[in-house]
Amino acid sequence: MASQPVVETRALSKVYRDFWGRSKVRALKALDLEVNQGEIFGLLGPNGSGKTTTIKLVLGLLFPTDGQALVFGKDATDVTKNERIGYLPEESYLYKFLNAEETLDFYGRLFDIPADVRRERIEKLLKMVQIDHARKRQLREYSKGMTRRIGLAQALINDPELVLLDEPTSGLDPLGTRDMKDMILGLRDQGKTVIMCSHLLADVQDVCDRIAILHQGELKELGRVDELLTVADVTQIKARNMSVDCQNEVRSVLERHHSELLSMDNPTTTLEDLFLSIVRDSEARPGRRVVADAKDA
Ligand SMILES: Nc1ncnc2c1ncn2[C@@H]1O[C@H](COP(=O)(O)OP(=O)(O)OP(=O)(O)O)[C@@H](O)[C@H]1O
Repeated sequence: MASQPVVETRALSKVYRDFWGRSKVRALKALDLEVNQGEIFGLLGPNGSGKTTTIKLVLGLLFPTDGQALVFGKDATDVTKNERIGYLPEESYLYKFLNAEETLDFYGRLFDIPADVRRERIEKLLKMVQIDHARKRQLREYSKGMTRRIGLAQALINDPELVLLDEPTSGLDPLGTRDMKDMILGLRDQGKTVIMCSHLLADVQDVCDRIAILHQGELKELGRVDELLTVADVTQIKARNMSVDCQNEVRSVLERHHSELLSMDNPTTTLEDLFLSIVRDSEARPGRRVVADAKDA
């Protein structure tokens, strides 16, 4: 028997009303979704497409106008589910005058976590998000990247089974983005279920197993990232040390079989990989500089 989805929405709809109760915006229209245990699920869509509304409905922070959101098989408005959920909002709401350690301790207390478990978890999380060195600094001194890291640690203080991340990589530099993506993949390795929304499509592609694309509150696409992105009628071959003779032979074989050759060239790396390798190399060999070649100027 298939296990129960961690999150299920059934014809979930939300209409925001104005002060006088008049219907204002139909933010979500009959959304049907299932998110399964241990997957990283991405919610995509342009500004105003209903991603945050969906997350807030799943968290039980909003009431649906119609339909239902179920979390662990219970109605999303049932507060008993909260201790099994972690949430990283788009904007930080943490107290600026607490340091990292105090912040995590404060949220640990809200969940009634015993002192010894709290201490152990705080140590583990500060190491995991790599702000161990800044644990005594007040959050008002934190950079955007550090704020995102402590936000993630706070979302994990109750060791949740379901983690909701709103724009987890927004404002991060490429190194911070790579770390955040690795941490999200690490959560899946621990068996947690992750739902994230983001505008940064490359980040979504790198970490999500399945995605839903929303537009104007409607579900437009749903499926596995690898399947959605596979171009079924194109075959790609990569080979090392292909001589010109070999390339010509490949061309003639393709011609004989009436296949259309679309490209035969050398692949380029991504700017992310190039950037990361330069920064890592610079950390390993500090002080080394590139002298710009006249022809590159
Ligand atoms: N409290 C509110 N009152 C009225 N309308 C709202 C409210 N919150 C959101 N909306 C509207 O509902 C629609 C969906 O908003 P939502 O924040 O869910 O979109 P989003 O996909 O998360 O957008 P973004 O990418 O900009 O964060 C938008 O038209 C927005 O203006």
